[in-house]
Amino acid sequence: MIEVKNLVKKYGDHLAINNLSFTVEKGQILGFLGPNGAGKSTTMNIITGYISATEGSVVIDGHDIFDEPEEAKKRIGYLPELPPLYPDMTVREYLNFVADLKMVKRSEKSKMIAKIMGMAKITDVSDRLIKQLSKGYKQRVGLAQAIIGFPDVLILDEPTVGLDPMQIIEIRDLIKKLSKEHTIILSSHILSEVSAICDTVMIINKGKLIVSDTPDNLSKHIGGSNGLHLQVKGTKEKIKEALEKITEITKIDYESRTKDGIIKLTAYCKEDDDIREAVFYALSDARCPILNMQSSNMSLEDIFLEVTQTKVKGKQAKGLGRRKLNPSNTEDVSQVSPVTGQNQETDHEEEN
Ligand SMILES: Nc1ncnc2c1ncn2[C@@H]1O[C@H](COP(=O)(O)OP(=O)(O)OP(=O)(O)O)[C@@H](O)[C@H]1O
Repeated sequence: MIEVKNLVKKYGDHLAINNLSFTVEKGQILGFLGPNGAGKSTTMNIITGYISATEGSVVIDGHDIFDEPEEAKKRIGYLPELPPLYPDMTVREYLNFVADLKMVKRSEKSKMIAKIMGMAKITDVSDRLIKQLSKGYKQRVGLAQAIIGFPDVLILDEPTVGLDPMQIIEIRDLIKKLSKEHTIILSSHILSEVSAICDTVMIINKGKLIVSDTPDNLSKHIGGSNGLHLQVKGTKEKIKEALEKITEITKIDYESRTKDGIIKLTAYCKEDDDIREAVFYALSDARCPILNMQSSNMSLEDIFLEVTQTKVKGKQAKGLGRRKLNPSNTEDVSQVSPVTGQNQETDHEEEN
C-alpha cells in the first residue's frame, strides 16, 4: 500500500508538486497521467526515495520513505524513465548484479532470475550484452530489474515507451499479471493504455491533482450528462412524440435523416440515469425500430483535454474527486473541488 500525503516539491522557486495526496491499495494499478512537466516523474522519484520532498510524507507498507528509507525501499521496484542499465554487462550478469544489490538470498537468486527473465520474455537474450539489445528489449530488461526481489510495490515510469505494438501488448499483459501480487503506479502519456490496464486514473497538471477515478467513471461522469446515439426508422414527429414521454431525457439533438427514412439523433439524460430500456420500449410502442443504439460517454482523450485545459472551470461533473483513492484524507479532500479535484483557491492562478 502506498500513502502519499500533502507532497510538495520545489525546485528553487518553481513549485513542481503542489500538495499532492493519494493512496493506492494493494493489488491496485494507478495510472498517472499528465502533460509534459506535470510532475509525474518528480512524484515517482520522491515515492522511490530517489529525490527528497520539500514537504509531505510517503509511506510504503507502513514505512516512511524519509524516516525508514531502507525498509521502504526494500518494498519498491522502480523502472525509471531511463532504465539504469549497464551496457557492457550481459542481461544475466546485470540481473545478478541487481539481485545482489537487493540482497536476494544466494539460494533463491538463479531461480528468481530465470523466472523473471521468463516473465519479461528476455530468456533468449540472457547472454547478450545489453548494449547490443534493441530499445524494446532494453525496456524489458529495465522492467525485469524492477521485479527482482518481487517487491510489494512497483513504480513504472512510462513502461511501454519505445516498444512496438506487439511488445506493448506483452508488457501490458505482464503488468496486469503483476498487479495480482503487487501494488503498481505507472505513468503514461498513452491514454488508451491507462484506461486498458489501470484501476484508477489520476490526472495531474502543474503538480496538482486534477481528478482521480476509475476510467469508466471518468468517462461517465465528467461530461455531466450521458448521450445515447440512436438510428431510428420513422418520422421525426413520431420519434419525438415517443421520446417526449421519457421524463429522464433532458435534450434531444436530431442530427440527420437519410433517404430511406432513418433518423440519427442523440438523446441526453443526467449522468446517473440510464434511459436505454425506456427508449427501447417507447420507440417499439411507436413502431419506430431502433437500428443502432450506442452510449456516447467521453473518451479518456476528451477528459484529459477537458481537465488539463481551462474549459474545466465551472463544469458540473459530479461524483469525481479523490475520495476513491484517498478515502481517509478528508481534510485534504475538503480543499479540493468535488467536481474535478482541483484546488479551488489556486485554480485561477494556474490557468493560462
Ligand atoms: N531537477 C530539476 N530542476 C529544476 N526543475 C525541474 C527538475 N526536474 C523537473 N523539474 C521541473 O519540474 C516540473 C515537473 O517535471 P517532471 O519531470 O516531474 O514532469 P513529468 O510530468 O514527468 O513530465 P514528462 O512527461 O515530460 O516527463 C517541470 O516543470 C520540470 O521542468
